[in-house]
Amino acid sequence: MQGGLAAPCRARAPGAWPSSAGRDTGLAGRDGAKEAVDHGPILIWGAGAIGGTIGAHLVRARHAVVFCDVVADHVAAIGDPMRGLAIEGPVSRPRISAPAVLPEQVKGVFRRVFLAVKTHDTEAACRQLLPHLAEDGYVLSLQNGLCERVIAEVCGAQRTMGAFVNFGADWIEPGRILYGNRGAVVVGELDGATTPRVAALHKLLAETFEPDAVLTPNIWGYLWGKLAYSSLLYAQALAEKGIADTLARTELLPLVRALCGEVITVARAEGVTPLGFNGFDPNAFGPGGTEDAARASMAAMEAFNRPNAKTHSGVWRDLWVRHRATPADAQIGAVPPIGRAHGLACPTLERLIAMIHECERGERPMADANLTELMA
Ligand SMILES: NC(=O)C1=CN([C@@H]2O[C@H](COP(=O)(O)OP(=O)(O)OC[C@H]3O[C@@H](n4cnc5c(N)ncnc54)[C@H](OP(=O)(O)O)[C@@H]3O)[C@@H](O)[C@H]2O)C=CC1
Ligand SMILES: CC(C)(CO)C(=O)C(=O)O
Repeated sequence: MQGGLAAPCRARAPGAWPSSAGRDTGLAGRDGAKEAVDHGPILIWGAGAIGGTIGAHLVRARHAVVFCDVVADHVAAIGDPMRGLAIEGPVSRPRISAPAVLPEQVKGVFRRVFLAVKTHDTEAACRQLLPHLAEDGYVLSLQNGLCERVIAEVCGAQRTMGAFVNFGADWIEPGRILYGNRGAVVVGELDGATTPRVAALHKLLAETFEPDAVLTPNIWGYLWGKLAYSSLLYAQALAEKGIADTLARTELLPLVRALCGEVITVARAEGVTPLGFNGFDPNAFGPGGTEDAARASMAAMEAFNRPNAKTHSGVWRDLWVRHRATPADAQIGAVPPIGRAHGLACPTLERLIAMIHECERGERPMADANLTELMA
């Protein structure tokens, strides 16, 4: 039942926050004992679709969580036991309440900060959270794009933890989030090491949120794979049809090959081996990829997306539902400059980004024909 707001699950030991939050100094850091990595509340920075969904599952499993977001009414809802945060949809539906604050209200230091702001908000959020990050703590990037690079610049590489997420969620209104479908959840240290803290994090996510969560020695491979897949999500954002229906347009195969191929080629030039997930096969695209393999991957991506309650990409929602700027420049826009440094051009990706900006400025309407034009 959607009701029952009177009794949402409450975060463990709320009274301990903020006075004792994360104040377990003297414990070992990245390579330290397991006890060290598990202790203290988790600070979720950005409590929207992704941060809110994962945070609610952590609270449901009785972990101590503090939510931080800039949307005042969302913060008020989460922190109010009579309102709470409701996760909706076909996967699981925790209703929780937990301490929730605006960025300027955060107190204390935390050893685990889960960052889930949009890609283009990463640097600003990191500067805000930095005073609250323990010397031996880390920031986990639950984001699309190469945000780990930005976090490492601001917080230091030792205090940055990589993640790749491909489950689908939409922020609906203050206190309500749709968890539309399960998808890949992967964590890994930036240098591929299997440290106690990443092992503990993996166990935590597998036990509380996604049983099939993966611990990888190649987080960059997943992040670059998602960048290639994201180029298709940006293409979908130009169109009326949703993700599955757009991937079903087999006449778009040359466009899909061009977009994914450009990203995968740049990834390989960077020395990264892109990895696959949820129907996306990086080996089908870029150097050596065949038309048959690309067609098979397109069909597999369509099959993965077909039953999902989240039907359109987050970028599509930014453009046509929330009427706000997309993270295009910070996300897929990061690829062409890296390509140029290797002497590689990304013409299709650059045309796609330009079309997204036309939509942002109101100069281009949503239309399936936009993709035919992009392919020409
Ligand atoms: N939604 C999805 O299905 C998926 C999303 N991702 C990625 O996950 C990341 C998070 O996306 P998503 O959860 O969808 O985004 P949402 O917009 O739903 O949530 C982000 C939240 O962070 C808030 N915020 C912005 N700036 C700050 C700040 N400085 N401090 C605290 N909070 C802030 C936002 O407020 P405001 O809205 O006012 O900006 C918003 O409430 C993105 O990188 C996205 O690409 C990855 C896979 C799937
Ligand atoms: C569609 C999804 C969930 C990937 O499957 C996504 O990453 C997005 O909306 O940005």
